[in-house]
Amino acid sequence: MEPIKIGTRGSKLALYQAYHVADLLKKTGLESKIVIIETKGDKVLDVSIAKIGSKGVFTEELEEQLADGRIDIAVHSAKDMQSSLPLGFEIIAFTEREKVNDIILSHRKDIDYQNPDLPLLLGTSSTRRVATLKHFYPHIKTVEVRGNLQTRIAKMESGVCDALLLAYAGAHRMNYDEMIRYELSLDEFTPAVGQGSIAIESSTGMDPYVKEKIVLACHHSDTGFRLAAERSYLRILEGGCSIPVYGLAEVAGEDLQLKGGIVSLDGTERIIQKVRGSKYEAEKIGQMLAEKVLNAGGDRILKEIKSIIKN
Ligand SMILES: NCc1[nH]cc(CCC(=O)O)c1CC(=O)O
Repeated sequence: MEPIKIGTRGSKLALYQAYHVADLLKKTGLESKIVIIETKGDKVLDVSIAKIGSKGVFTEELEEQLADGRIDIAVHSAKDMQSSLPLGFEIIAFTEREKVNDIILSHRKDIDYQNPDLPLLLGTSSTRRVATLKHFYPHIKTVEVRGNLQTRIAKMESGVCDALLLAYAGAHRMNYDEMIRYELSLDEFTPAVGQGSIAIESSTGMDPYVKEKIVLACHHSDTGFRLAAERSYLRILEGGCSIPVYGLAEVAGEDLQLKGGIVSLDGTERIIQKVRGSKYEAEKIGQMLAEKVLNAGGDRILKEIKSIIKN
């Protein structure tokens, strides 16, 4: 068999993830080769993702190369994947999920985000994180800090902000554990759908023999059920990364619990609901959660956000 061509973005985090997949393949005796591809999300650094239009900014160019066979699989942070893929593509595997929490990371040791008397300027580029901060910690100010993790840390150290609000997974993979000051609660900072897992995408026309080998080497079953539930929820809420939607599924044995919601951009209204069921009905649980969230006022919040984003 030819080496499997793994397409990835060129950021350090993306490369780490691609090499992780290469390692998983190697463990089952599969050779691979890494192909770096630049995406719109990498090129346009001065505009927020919300403004570029979140649809596929990190995935489009990889899909072009999947389609014409220059790569066999594309490796992405699961969080960056659209909830519905364009026709002709599918996610064939999710790697075992990392800790899902958001964190506060800083070069400084005197950060105390819970004390309203201490001013704090947090760098982030996520509408979910900004709105959640406004809801629970209205004393905290935020500034938009974009770019890859290394760039963001450099900006922080040069004084753009006091600390960064990030995903644990990225900071950990990049070896910044020493700068992690807080691991945030999953009830307050309920993560983005897919946070902490790596998705492997292929063309639907991929050789089924090769596909099965890749799935066996890389797919983590319970992560798959969790992500299926979360992504089914997101599909109905039409999240993208410009809408502050969140969802987190946990699996225990055959049971799956999915909690999730939506928060208004100004943080005044925040909805969180839960649904439980069998992990074998993950998709249905996602749909049930969406219905609950929309009925609990999510519908109105979503409409408001969409009208603001359009303007
Ligand atoms: N939004 C960008 C992005 N996409 C994936 C990760 C981190 C890795 C992960 O969550 O799997 C990050 C950085 C962050 O949110 O701090």
